[in-house]
Amino acid sequence: MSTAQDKLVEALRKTVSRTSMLAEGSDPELDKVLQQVRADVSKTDDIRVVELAMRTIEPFLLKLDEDRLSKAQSFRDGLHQLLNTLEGLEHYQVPINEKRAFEQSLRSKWQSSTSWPILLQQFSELAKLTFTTKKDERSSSLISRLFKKDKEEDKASPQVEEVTAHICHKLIALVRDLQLPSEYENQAEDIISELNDHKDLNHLPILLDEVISLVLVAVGKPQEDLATYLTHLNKQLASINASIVTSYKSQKNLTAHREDFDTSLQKHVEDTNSALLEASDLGALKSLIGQHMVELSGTMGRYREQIKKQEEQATQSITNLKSKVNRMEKDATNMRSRMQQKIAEAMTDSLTNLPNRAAYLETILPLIVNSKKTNKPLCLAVCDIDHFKKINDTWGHLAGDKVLRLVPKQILSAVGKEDLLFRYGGEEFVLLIPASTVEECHVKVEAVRASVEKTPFNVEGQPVSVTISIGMDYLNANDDHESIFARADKHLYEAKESGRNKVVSGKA
Ligand SMILES: Nc1nc2c(ncn2[C@@H]2O[C@H](COP(=O)(O)OP(=O)(O)OP(=O)(O)O)[C@@H](O)[C@H]2O)c(=O)[nH]1
Repeated sequence: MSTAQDKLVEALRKTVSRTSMLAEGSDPELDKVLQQVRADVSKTDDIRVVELAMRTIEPFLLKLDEDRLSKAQSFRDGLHQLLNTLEGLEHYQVPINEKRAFEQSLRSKWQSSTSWPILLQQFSELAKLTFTTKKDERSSSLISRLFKKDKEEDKASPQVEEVTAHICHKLIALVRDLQLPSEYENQAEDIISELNDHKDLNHLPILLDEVISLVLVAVGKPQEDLATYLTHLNKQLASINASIVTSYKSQKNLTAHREDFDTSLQKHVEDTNSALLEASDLGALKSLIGQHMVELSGTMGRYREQIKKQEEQATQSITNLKSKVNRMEKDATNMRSRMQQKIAEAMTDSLTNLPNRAAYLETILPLIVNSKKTNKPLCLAVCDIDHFKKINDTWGHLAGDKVLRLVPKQILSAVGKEDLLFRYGGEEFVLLIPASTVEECHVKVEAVRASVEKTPFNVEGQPVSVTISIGMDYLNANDDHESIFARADKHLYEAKESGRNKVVSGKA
């Protein structure tokens, strides 16, 4: 095989391997085929095997696309049903402008899984507004309806309970439908059991936030990017394929020219031979041979020209191919770093910029392994803002958000660089203090509590007292991440029960 062809096959082989790696993990049947395809193409330098591999992958990629579409359709239908349920509420009014905006977004964004979290967020906002908008209060101001609920609304009416249950039921179906990496399965189960416990309407926005972060993990931007990347890659593949076809054609031409040349050379030799036999004198012989030599050198010259032209074309086609492959490699690198960035985004809480609950799970598991291996203490502290609901109710949600951003800043100012803080959910933060002595941990956590207490928070120029309660405990030999968290959480409850703004610790 020529070098040009070797390179073409090598380029194709790489492309098929990479495409197959990117598509892996979507469907077990596809995974099997992809593994086989990779094994086949890695061994071969035969263009037909590579082409066959490309043809094998294609229908699976198309099916992947179809699956995505049908998932998006059921997601859209689910949101429509939820909206209908909201509208069916007897005492509550779905605000018309926000509803239209939501429907408009749903119409334009349902197909793109990247937008699902945004759509869920929008639905969550609409639900919040609906539950604070009684039908007979339609004339009161939007702001007062948004944040100031009266006592009566706080008590869930039977119908609200029914709707909450319906919404939770839908969300459970959505979570069950997500294709999550195995490390998120426990988190999904937690959310499902919280959704099953759906009694409190006020918890719905928090649960929705949790569902949204799971949706981000499962169908978020990395996959969307991946799809775009694969489409792009397919186009590049098609163009490489075209180059290969051209190169094959010139190869064939070259062979045809060589055959022509051979025949014509043969003919010249035969003609010269018979001229030699037929020639009657030296002068005639000389002129005959001279004539044949002129024809022969003309044929050779033309053949040399053709070879040169073909070589130039082959060099050009290799240069083009090289730049295509380089571009593909660059795309793959960009894609990798974009995916890493998206994963980082999915691990970050957008309000506080802290690592979120998903990141917490990723972090605590290796810390536990390390602490057990090195026999060094690991302290887990659950910090919860006291009477946070009152802050929201008195000053509004935006003020509540401001407090949620400030409190972790204070916590972080009282601990070291090696200590890790996560927003676990709502107004709850988890602090992980690795490899300190037990005494140091106590001092640090007490300093965290005191630091929040002494910080002068203010909203609209008014001082607001903000304190936190903390439950902490240490990893023991039999612990896993759930058992240590459960003990710390129990101590948090004790801290709340004994008057708040306290630290309650387990024994090391
Ligand atoms: N502003 C705002 N509020 C939130 C957010 N997440 C959760 N919340 C609210 O946090 C409040 C938590 O209230 P509760 O769990 O009753 O606890 P609490 O009022 O802090 O009382 P204690 O924990 O018993 O001291 C609820 O009203 C939630 O709506 C958020 O991102 N922003």
